[in-house]
Amino acid sequence: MSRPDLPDSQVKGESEDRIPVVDVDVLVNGDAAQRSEAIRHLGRACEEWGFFMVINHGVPASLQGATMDACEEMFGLPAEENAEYMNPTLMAPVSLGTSLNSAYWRNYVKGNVTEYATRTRGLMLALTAAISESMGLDDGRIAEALNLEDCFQLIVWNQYPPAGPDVGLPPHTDHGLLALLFQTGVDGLQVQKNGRWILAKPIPNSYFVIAGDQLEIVSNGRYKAALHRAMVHGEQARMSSVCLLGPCLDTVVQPIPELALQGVEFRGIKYREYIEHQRTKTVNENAAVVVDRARREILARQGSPNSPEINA
Ligand SMILES: O=C(O)CCC(=O)C(=O)O
Ligand SMILES: [Fe+2]
Repeated sequence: MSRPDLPDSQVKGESEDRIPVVDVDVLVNGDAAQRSEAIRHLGRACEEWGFFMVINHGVPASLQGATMDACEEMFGLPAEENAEYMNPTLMAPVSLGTSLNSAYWRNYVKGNVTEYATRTRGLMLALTAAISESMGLDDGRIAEALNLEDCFQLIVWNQYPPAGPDVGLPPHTDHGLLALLFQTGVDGLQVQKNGRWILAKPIPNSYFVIAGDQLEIVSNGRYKAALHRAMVHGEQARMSSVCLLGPCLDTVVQPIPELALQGVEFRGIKYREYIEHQRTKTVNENAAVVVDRARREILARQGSPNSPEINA
């Protein structure tokens, strides 16, 4: 993992480019006029950023806190206990990876995590319905196209130790449809907009929502996956929790025909193959380029895997 190469002067604060905020309560419970305004706002956020915050999202703070505590506890386990979970396989139900300091961990906190997974999944499905509407489709159209009644969910906790020279996560897009990101006190997430890195500062009780590659494919490129990275400079450790939603691994993801009347931008690809391809690409300081190229290659079905590395 390498420190990304852009100088800090190119990192802008939110005051210069304000990250959109979407009120989920209005999206779900608002009257017709409120909803249609909120859906338009959501559509713009997806089109211009692929990244936004949600408030009034309905996931209880206590549940979030409990999962973060459990995660911190896991990172603090003695090495010999941690060793049991060391496993770079993405699909292992519980695994701890050191290369990106990320953990995929369920059993140890099963009660909390099960409930947390259910609540966050519900939130992402509600957002998916609203995103569908924002493209002029029926609210169930994306879910139908991706068979989301059975879906794939991944919960990742990242811990970044206090500032070493190489702490962070290189630029990447997430492979799923949507991801929710929640962080503890320390900032560090940056999102790229119009070629510039914007520091993502959360407002209280919000989640960041990150559009992933499958949303880009299914929307035929209308909504772009957000390029993001994490950079940690301070004295304090940073933790983030990422809940990612995708279709079942054997689902073939392709543009929704109604969105591709002017031409299809992407070929259909099994989600599992997409993940495998992304995971076999080297992640380094040029990861943005590598991942972007990987996406193009795979969509043209020309890619060939090279050196193995885990991606988020
Ligand atoms: O820690 C962060 O803020 C970024 C994490 C992330 O992008 C990921 O796990 O995919
Ligand atoms: Fe990510």
